[in-house]
Amino acid sequence: MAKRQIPVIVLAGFLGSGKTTLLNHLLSRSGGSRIGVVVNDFGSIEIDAMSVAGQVDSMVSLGNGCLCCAVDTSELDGFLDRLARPAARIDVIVIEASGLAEPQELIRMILASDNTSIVYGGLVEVVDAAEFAGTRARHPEIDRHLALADLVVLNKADRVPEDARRALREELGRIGRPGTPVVEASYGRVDPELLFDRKPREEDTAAIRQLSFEDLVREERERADAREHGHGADGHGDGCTDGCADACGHGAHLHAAYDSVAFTADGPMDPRRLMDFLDNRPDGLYRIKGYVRFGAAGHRRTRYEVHAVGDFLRFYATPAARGEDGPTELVLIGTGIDPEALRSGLEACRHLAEEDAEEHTMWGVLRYAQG
Ligand SMILES: Nc1nc2c(ncn2[C@@H]2O[C@H](COP(=O)(O)OP(=O)(O)OP(=O)(O)O)[C@@H](O)[C@H]2O)c(=O)[nH]1
Repeated sequence: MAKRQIPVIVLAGFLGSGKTTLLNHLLSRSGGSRIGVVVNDFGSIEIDAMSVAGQVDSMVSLGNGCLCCAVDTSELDGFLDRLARPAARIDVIVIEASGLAEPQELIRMILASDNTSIVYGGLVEVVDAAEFAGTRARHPEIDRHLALADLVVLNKADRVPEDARRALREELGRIGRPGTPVVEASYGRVDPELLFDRKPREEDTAAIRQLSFEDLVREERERADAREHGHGADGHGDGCTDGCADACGHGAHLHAAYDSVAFTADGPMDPRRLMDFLDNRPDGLYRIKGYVRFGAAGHRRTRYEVHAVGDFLRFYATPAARGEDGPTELVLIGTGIDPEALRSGLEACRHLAEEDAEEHTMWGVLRYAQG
């Protein structure tokens, strides 16, 4: 009997679109299936890994930097080998890409793996219904990602009225390959069956298969020809292939223009000063995620998970474990940002031991709190 291969699904989507939320939904609705998870955070503090941990028994985390740029794929191979070993009894592996990853590179890595226990199981692209128009205007390359998707999840449906959602669905249908399903979801609540039973379509695998040696030779020859005929300094013009984006310095990868800033504070933060910081965040600072402790009376035993995506800001209160006095850990991701200014701005928001912080200082935070 042929050995059953474990599908490896790539879960991608722009910063803050709802990948971790969807993954957590899948994990809580997996029934009898065991899901192995690989999380790839862009920032050096692994916020996504923390949000997923506890829900899953087989998770590995590849922090700090986009997996799609890994020159050495042995780390991913090693993780896939670990998750695919029979003793782990994993039925499906989900790789949550960073919000700035190039999915085609990840897919290529999976297809290139010589582990015969796994098989590429498709690309799920999560789209933030409320932010899509702005994101696409800034990053037209998103179309390229959507064109590779096997399933598009139009997430945050709750934030957009029905007629606008219909228009978005039609637009996504035009961008994607004909026949690619577009499903609406709120908080990533999709039917897990949509993902687990999906088999890769033969033609997709062919379209994005690993570059063969012949392909590389042909590309090199085309590049040399272009150079000879003067099509741009490096011969790529605008048609730079994805795989060579970094090598040729074009910076075509989505994350080329993005910086991430990590901030950690042992003590609590001052709610008013932090709200002032958040209310005045610079335009390019698109994404903030992490955990905050506040020094205000009545709130010291609560840990707040914070998310900013574009203009959206939300705090989620989670009671801290008994005796736990966890740190504040934030990752800020943006384009054209000044990391030092952001770091010192956050430093200035620390709650000082000698300060009195009455409960009402939390009101600004509570306006954005849920749960
Ligand atoms: N209103 C609303 N908020 C959502 C929905 N899905 C996710 N969110 C919120 O959006 C924020 C970002 O969600 P995440 O799941 O962390 O997004 P992500 O794509 O993993 O983020 P990155 O890893 O930074 O790219 C969180 O505050 C979520 O609670 C949704 O359907 N509706």
